[in-house]
Amino acid sequence: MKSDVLVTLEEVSKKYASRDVLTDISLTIKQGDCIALRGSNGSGKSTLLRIVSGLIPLTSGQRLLKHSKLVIGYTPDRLAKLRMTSTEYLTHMGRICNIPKKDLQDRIKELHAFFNLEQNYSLKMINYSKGMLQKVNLMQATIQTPDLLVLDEPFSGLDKESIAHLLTSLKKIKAEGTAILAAVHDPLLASQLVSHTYWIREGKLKLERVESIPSELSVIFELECVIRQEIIDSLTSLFPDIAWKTVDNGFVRFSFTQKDYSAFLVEFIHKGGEIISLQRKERSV
Ligand SMILES: Nc1ncnc2c1ncn2[C@@H]1O[C@H](COP(=O)(O)OP(=O)(O)OP(=O)(O)O)[C@@H](O)[C@H]1O
Repeated sequence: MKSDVLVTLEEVSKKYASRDVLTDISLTIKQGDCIALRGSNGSGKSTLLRIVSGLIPLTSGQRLLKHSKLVIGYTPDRLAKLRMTSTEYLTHMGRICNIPKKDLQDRIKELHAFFNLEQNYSLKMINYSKGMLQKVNLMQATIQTPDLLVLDEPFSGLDKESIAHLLTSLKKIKAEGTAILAAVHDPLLASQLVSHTYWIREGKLKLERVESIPSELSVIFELECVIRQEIIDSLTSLFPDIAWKTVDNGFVRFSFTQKDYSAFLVEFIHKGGEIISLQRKERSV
């Protein structure tokens, strides 16, 4: 196995009883990959994610890991609304991973700050909103910094603002070196984050052809604004593909493509940036 390969599936098949769900699937996940998995309801996305995560057995084929200590974080499509606080739940999950007590307390604090969720010691998860639960779902999967994060429909049922915040969190996780494999119904995550997209159809895995993406890349947005330098620094560290310069009228101009559009604007406004103008320009490619 090459040094940057984390997980390999070789000709993996999965049957439930006598029913074939996945047939001869081969997949390589490398460091730095961000892969979207798409397919219709019941096509086998969750099954494949659980196989990659080592949660269910294969019917045939092989699953190979870079090494036996590889950390794979898994988020199911929904987390149960438990009668415990996020801190109690994460403490429980951290103990299962044998994290020492003090390190675990620090990590739980750090995760609440990272996902921008108040560490409330009395509010039980049964009273959480969908967005709050989804954050805790991601926290439990990242309680040990994962080499690979496997996400099952991370945006399902969330409102636009929660989606934008989660996208920002996922970009940060990706920037810290974690590979991501995510099942998604809508193409949002695909256009925002991923290096490639696979489809499951009739039990087979197929790589999406790259020709379907460029129409989005041909659109450029130019945002003229008033903004402080430290906010520019923080935004450009979150969105490394975004360019900026100070223009003749003294305003700052950001240029960005469709893939960064929603998450960048939410973050820009959240950090107190003031929009002077926003223009959409078509580029011929
Ligand atoms: N534990 C199980 N036992 C029997 N059949 C199962 C089991 N889990 C899933 N299946 C079946 O396998 C097929 C694939 O299910 P899976 O949940 O992997 O699909 P999916 O693509 O994630 O679907 P969705 O988009 O609706 O979440 C479905 O027909 C489902 O009914």
